[in-house]
Amino acid sequence: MASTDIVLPLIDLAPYLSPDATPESKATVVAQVRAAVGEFGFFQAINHGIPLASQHALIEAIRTLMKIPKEEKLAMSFLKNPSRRGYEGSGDTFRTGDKMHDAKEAFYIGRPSEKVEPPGFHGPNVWPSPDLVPESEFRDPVWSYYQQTNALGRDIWQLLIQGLGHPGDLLSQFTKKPVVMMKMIRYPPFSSTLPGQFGVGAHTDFGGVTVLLQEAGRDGLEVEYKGEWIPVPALENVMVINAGDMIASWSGGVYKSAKHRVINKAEDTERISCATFWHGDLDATNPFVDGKGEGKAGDETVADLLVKRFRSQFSLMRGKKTEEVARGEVFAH
Ligand SMILES: O=C(O)CCC(=O)C(=O)O
Ligand SMILES: [Fe+2]
Repeated sequence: MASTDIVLPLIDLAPYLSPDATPESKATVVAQVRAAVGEFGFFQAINHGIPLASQHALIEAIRTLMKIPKEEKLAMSFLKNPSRRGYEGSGDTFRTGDKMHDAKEAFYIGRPSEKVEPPGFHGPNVWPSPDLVPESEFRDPVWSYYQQTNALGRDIWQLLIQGLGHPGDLLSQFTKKPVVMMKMIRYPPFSSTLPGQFGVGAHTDFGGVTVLLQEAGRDGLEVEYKGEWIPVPALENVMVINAGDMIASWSGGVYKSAKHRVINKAEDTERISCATFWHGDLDATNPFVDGKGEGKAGDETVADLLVKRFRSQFSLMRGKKTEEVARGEVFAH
């Protein structure tokens, strides 16, 4: 059951981001973020720097893409793409332990690189052909939002780093070429989901900072807090921020990675959202160790953590054999 009395903290980022921010006003935001992510793993943010027009254009772009014929979407399937970009159909991913596959469909882009780089987190993006969807209706608004959400993810990382008592520019140590994947999601109306099916089943995010845009008025996200599910209202111009497992582990548990899930309860209305997962360099290891922070030393890199997580939780695709999964050929966010 969802609890209605507890709400996620709402943090105003202006005293940190605005040009006239002072060291004192910045320190206040650092403390607010540390308290929120330490307690809930999540917070809501206003004055985050992503223009409202860009958010609206992104939502429209996702809606437009999802309306193209199914065969055209499947032709861009992320299952065929070596760096996991493109279209994920409803039922393409399944979390171990879930009763049913997710109802959602999604489209992924990431940091573009000319060639696919092993183990397959960097590579070229997939875009619909302009005859199908003009660039002005998908590629352009999506790319510009991607850049803005990248900047916000960087700011949040810096806030979290400072919350651990380090200078924000420690970030540059592990973000020369960070993995930043963006997942644009459509949840079908409740009337077209199966009984007991979730839009996205309960999970934690596995990596770094997640920046989430929900289409205003289309509620559905719930966050676990002390054994209860707290609904997170989908508010206009409010971003939802959360920390993934890697941050929880790197911070030695100072920050939480909270379980969350999505149920689109609207009978006849779809729900659009967009999550940006801002991880770090593939070869980076915990930057907070060696007497510099609370985390534990370990040889695991960002790439190790990502591969492990994809295999254990998100990677059992319908029709894919376990051996293929074990070889790490099937990755998804
Ligand atoms: O769509 C949402 O509100 C949340 C999506 C999510 O949790 C995810 O994709 O990891
Ligand atoms: Fe998530």
